Amino acid sequence: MTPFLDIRHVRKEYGPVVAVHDVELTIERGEFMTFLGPSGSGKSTTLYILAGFEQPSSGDILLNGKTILDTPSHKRNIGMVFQRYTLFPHLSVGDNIAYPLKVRGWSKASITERVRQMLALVRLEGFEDRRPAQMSGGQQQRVALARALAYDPPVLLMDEPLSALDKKLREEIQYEIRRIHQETEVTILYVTHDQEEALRLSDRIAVFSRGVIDQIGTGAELYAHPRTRFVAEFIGDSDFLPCQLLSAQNGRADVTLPGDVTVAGIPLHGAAADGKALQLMLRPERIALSREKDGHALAAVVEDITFLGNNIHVKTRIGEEAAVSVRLPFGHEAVSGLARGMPVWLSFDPDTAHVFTA
Ligand SMILES: Nc1ncnc2c1ncn2[C@@H]1O[C@H](COP(=O)(O)OP(=O)(O)OP(=O)(O)O)[C@@H](O)[C@H]1O
Repeated sequence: MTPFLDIRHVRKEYGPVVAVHDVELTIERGEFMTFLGPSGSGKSTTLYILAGFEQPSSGDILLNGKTILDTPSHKRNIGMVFQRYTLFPHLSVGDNIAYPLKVRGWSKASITERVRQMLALVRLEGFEDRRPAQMSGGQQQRVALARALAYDPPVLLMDEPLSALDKKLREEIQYEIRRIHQETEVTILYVTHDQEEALRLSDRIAVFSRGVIDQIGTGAELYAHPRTRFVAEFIGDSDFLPCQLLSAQNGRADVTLPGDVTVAGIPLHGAAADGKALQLMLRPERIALSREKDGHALAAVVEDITFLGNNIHVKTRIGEEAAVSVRLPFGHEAVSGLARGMPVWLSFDPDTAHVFTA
């Protein structure tokens, strides 16, 4: 079947700078896809190429099987919402939303009806005559969203639309965006560097690193099965411990950890040679902490204990260099009486850990 949106080997160079190396991705109709990655990883450039603000140096983009690269930006019928409020300051909210409809030659009556529908969609009924300057940042972004969706574009691009808002407002609007996505079934491509935002909003996430996509998957897939150390660090919390490979088979590794503890059958990523130094990744919420000595567990020393509301964060040290954090639910029995400097034993299910080549 022809994919809805097909980004094929897109590359973008600015003179000697390669902003996007090779981005390859298909998106289904109605999907919420997020580009997640650090600053400079090529997310915005990829989005601008989709929008038609930039031409790729090579590669193609197909919508319903047809290239869009020879269609100018304003004819691509792609909605856009950006970081800074891009409303027309001299127009009322109603006229801002009406603008793309006027450009498309809609009748006055259908524009009036559509503006009413869009204000209801973003829950801003009654704001029609306000100027953007008379509204909060969050309200302005909702107007921008209403304007972008007014002519019912099949695709909506959003580039860090909430980054100028404070945390509470951001979360409120994330919830609104999710609801609007479900109600309109528009296909959304969303750029952010905030993993929590990506996890909250997306059907799938494409993790960008240095101009390529490292991995694409649902938030749960990326968390449980990161294929690279970069993805493991970017989604969820993680700590890394040096380890030595004993043997590897069927994508699993048997390793020796500090204190000569051996653990068998940990998912292995990348090619590894026996005896080579590797990194073991552990998630703080997947580690068991015990005060009783256990020969199969890692010996650690408590460095710090932090109360974080519904859970407790125990920072421990294994040997000289490695710090491993453990997150325990509030009231967990292992925490009572725990203090800095105490010896503890850490253990984990091999399925929840990962071994990466250095
Ligand atoms: N017009 C340009 N000329 C030269 N280099 C550019 C241009 N636009 C982007 N770049 C470079 O391309 C790389 C990717 O930039 P891009 O804006 O796509 O990254 P990003 O992941 O969206 O980051 P951010 O979250 O900071 O916007 C960066 O190194 C950037 O400096």
